[in-house]
Parts: sequence; C-alpha cells; structure tokens
Amino acid sequence: MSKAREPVIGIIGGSGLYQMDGLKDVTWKKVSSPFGEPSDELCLGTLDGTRVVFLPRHGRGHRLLPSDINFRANIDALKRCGVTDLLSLSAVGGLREELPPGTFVVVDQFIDRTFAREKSFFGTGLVAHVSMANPVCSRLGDAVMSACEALKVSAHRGGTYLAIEGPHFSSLAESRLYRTWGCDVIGMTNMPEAKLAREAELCYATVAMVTDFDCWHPEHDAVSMDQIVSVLLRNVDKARGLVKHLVPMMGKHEGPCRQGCQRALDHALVTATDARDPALVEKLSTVAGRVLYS
Ligand SMILES: CSC[C@H]1O[C@H](OP(=O)(O)O)[C@H](O)[C@@H]1O
Ligand SMILES: Nc1ncnc2[nH]cnc12
Repeated sequence: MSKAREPVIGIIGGSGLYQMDGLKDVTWKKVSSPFGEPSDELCLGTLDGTRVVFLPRHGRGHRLLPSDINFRANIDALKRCGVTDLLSLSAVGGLREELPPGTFVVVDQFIDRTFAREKSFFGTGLVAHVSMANPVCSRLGDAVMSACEALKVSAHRGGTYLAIEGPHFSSLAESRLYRTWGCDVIGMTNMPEAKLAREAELCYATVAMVTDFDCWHPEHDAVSMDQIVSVLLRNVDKARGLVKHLVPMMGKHEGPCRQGCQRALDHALVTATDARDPALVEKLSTVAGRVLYS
C-alpha cells in the first residue's frame, strides 16, 4: 500500500515572476544537483501551513534564455526539496481568437518542437520510457480551475501548448501552421519541463497566461516585448493571488493522485538490473529512488 505523503507545492515562476510574496519562514537555499546548476537558489517557505518551494525559471533578474535553462537540474532540485506537486506559471502567446491576452489557460496537452535541450534524466546504462499521453495532473488542474473560479479570473480548461526552441518569436508562416495543428497557446519553456516532471513522478500542471496573439492575428501587431510586458505584469499580479488561494487547497490533498503521476516509473525501466550503470543509478537517486532501491 502506498504511504500517504504530505503535499509540498513547487511553483516555477516564469517571465515576470521572480519571487513569491506572502510566504512565511522564507529561506533562499542553494541546492546542488548531479544534473548541474538549477536556474537559481530555491525559495522555501510556507503558506497557511503548507510547504512551498519556489523557483524562478529564468533566475532572478531573468538571466537565462529558454534554451539555457537547466530543466533537469530544476526538477531534480525541486524534488530534493520534497516537492510532490508542481505548478508552472508561464507567459504564452494565444493562437485562438477566444484566448485573448489576459486569459489563463490550464492546458492539458503539449507539442514539443524544442530541439536543443536535454529531455530525459535517463540514458545509456539506465533506459526508461514513461507515458506522456496525459501529461497534466487532472487533480492539480481541477484545483487551479477552482481557484480561478473563486477569484473570478478568466480561465479556460484544456488546450494544447506548443513549445518552440526560441528565443525568437515565430514567423507568420509558423504561427499559421501551428494553428492548423490545433495548438492553442505557444511558449518556449514547458518542454522538456513537463516530461522531466513526469519522469520524476511529480504531479504537474501549468497555468499558461496569455500575453499576446503571437503574429497570426490580422487585427493585432506582431508580438513585441514592450507589448508583452504590460500584459505580463497584470497577469503576474493575478497569478500571485491564484497561488495564495491554491496552495492551501492543494495542502488538503490526501494521498497520491488517482491518475498515478506519482507512480509514473512503475513499469518504465527497461535496462536489466545487472546491466545498469552504477554511476547513473546514483545520479538518479532522487528522481527515481522509489523504483531503483525498492
Ligand atoms: C517574456 S516573453 C517570452 C518568454 O516568456 C515565456 O517564458 P515562461 O514560460 O518562463 O514565462 C516564454 O516561453 C518565453 O521564454
Ligand atoms: N507569442 C509567443 N511565442 C512564444 N513565447 C511566448 N511567450 C509569450 N508570448 C509568446
């Protein structure tokens, strides 16, 4: 029988969100990871008695390009701090008329078009394949939607997030193409983050906060940073309110989610026990310790 564990809520703050206010007993802590340097120190605190670990995805001061974020170190470090449920807050472009700037989208699917990033914790000497059929934790997504409803934040449930490598915004031809693929929002960071969260058996959901219409919309100018920033600041204010409401709700979650995010590695490891690379096994002690040492 799986042991119930106290939820610890991880928050990855995206563009515009470099610290969390309202936390108690706050300490910024440098966390080492065998996968390298996380984006910044991690901010540990509590909100209404629930433990929270916050990490600014691009680092404080927004130092890191999307391609330079060490997603593996970030997820490993969050898990080392005990995180069980991970909420990503992200700025995105809207690819649909009905998702204007200011809308929050609790996406349920991703298309990964990034190509210059480490995407797995596993590798030669320990091979694993996890399912990404349903990459978002529905229990966490439900909680986000309830918090948005309570705060009267305009939120849309479900949608496909297209992850591009960046740092450039898309060309008009690309933006039109992504719309024909059925994508709803576009960003540069949620992949491979969501894949790695799944490998690390964390519940993961993202609040995709629309800042612009990318460049496809005939009645809007092509996306530019000055236009994004003004919407971003308003979105970020709403996101802070959302977190304050959401964390105590998530703190009451009992036991693992029904979807099984916290057992994602149950049938994923392929490499025979005697063929495993001991150094890689050691490196994976936090991410996959549950299945490696049981
Ligand atoms: C500031 S607009 C472009 C930038 O914002 C998004 O990042 P994040 O998901 O961390 O909010 C987008 O993916 C780009 O990295
Ligand atoms: N239009 C866009 N494309 C990619 N990432 C974004 N982040 C915010 N807006 C974006």
